[in-house]
Amino acid sequence: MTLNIVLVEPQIPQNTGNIARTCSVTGARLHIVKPMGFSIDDKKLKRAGLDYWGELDITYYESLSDFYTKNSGACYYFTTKARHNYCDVAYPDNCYLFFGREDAGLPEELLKQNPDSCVRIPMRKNIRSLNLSNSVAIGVYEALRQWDFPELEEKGNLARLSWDDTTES
Ligand SMILES: C[S@@+](CC[C@H](N)C(=O)[O-])C[C@H]1O[C@@H](n2cnc3c(N)ncnc32)[C@H](O)[C@@H]1O
Repeated sequence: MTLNIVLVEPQIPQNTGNIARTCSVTGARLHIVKPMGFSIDDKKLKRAGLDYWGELDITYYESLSDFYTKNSGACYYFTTKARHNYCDVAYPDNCYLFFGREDAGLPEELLKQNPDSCVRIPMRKNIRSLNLSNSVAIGVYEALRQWDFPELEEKGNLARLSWDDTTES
């Protein structure tokens, strides 16, 4: 099973670093649509992603049309302006989860063209939005949960870890 994350014009390097780490940990592919608000060798980007960059399957695109020319598959657009709950979608293999830039979200035109594929993560009323990297983590783990976490640690197999193995950072 393949999961794809598409970041459209990300602006904050720490968010992209966190997302790179989530993709690396889960095996999701990362697609980044330029322009970005930082350079690829930004120290803050690398620091947030720590040493996970080597494990990452990442592709850059010059524009959204460049992305659509090179990829095909079911696309879901994560936005606060959606009717559907992100958990009500049955995510198919090789689908693409799109996320927008931190200040402006996904392009309105894209959302208007794909109203049935727009999904939202529930929030309290009158709150603007979740953080981009948190939204990605929520979306990634919902798709993986539906697929029963393919190629990740098996459920019920966590007991194999001893406390000595579980040092986290
Ligand atoms: C900081 S938010 C952008 C906020 C922007 N003002 C907006 O209203 O779209 C960055 C991205 O995180 C995702 N996001 C944040 N909160 C979300 C929610 N409740 N449901 C779905 N996606 C969300 C979307 O992809 C959004 O484009």
